[in-house]
Amino acid sequence: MAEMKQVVRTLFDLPTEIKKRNKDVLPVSGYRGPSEKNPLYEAFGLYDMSCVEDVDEFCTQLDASPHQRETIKKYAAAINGLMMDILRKMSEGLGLRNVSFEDWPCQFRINKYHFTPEAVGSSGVQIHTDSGFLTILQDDERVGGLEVMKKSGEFVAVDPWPNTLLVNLGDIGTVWSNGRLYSVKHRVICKEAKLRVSIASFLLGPRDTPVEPPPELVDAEHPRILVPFAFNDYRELRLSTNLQAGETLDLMMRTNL
Ligand SMILES: O=C(O)CCC(=O)C(=O)O
Ligand SMILES: [Fe+2]
Repeated sequence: MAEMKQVVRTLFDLPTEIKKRNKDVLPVSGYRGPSEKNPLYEAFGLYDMSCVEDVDEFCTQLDASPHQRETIKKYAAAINGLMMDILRKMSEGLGLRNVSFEDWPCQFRINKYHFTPEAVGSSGVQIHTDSGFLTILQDDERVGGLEVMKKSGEFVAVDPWPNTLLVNLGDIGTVWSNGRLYSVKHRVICKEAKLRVSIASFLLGPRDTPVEPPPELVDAEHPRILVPFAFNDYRELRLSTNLQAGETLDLMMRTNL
C-alpha cells in the first residue's frame, strides 16, 4: 500500500499532455484536471482494474516505468482478491450460495486534492454515495477530511489511519440486497492546507446483465424494491439528474422506473 501510494503521487507529477492520454471509457472514468468548479481536485481513472489488459494499457498511457507497472499490477490484483473475498463473505452472511461477481468491472480512481490555506473549511468532494456495489478506499494516511454521514444526518470524521483500508457500500449494494443494505453518504472537507491523495476501487455493477437481487433475497415478505435495470443507464441517470447522494434510487423507487 505504501509503495502504491508513492507511485500514485509520482503519476500526478507527470506533464499534463501525458496525463490527458488517460481517456474516459465510461463518462468521468479517465483523467480529470483541475477545473473552474473544482480547482483543487485532480484524478486519474481506469474502467476495469480486474482486467489485466486494461491495467497494462493504463500504465502504457502514462509511460509507467517497470517498477511503477509492477506495483500498480500487484496492487490491482490484491484489491481484486480482497474485493472478491469480502463479496463472498457478504453473500455467505446473507445465506447465499453460487453468486458470482465475475463480470462486474472494478473501476479504479486516484484522487489528489491540492488543499490551499484559502480552501480550509470548503468542500473537496460534495456529499455523495458511490454508485456501484462496494468501494475499497486507501485514504490519505496523514491528511484527514473524509466524513461519513450517520442515519441521523450527523457527519462523523474518518481520521487518517495508516495501513488500513476503508470499505463502504454504494447504491447497487442497496438494490442487489433488495433493501437490506444501505449505501453510505460521505464527503471530503478541506481541513488543512496540505496535499491529500486517496486511492479508490469501486466494484460497479454487472457488465452485461441487469442489476437485480439474487432470487433468494426476494419473497413475499421482501418484494423486489426495483425493476431490474442496466448499471450504465443508472450511472447516466445519476449524472444527468446531478443527484449524486442516493436520491436517484429513491426517485426510481417512487416512480417504479
Ligand atoms: O478521497 C476520499 O477520501 C474519498 C473520495 C470518494 O469518496 C470517492 O472518490 O468516491
Ligand atoms: Fe465516494
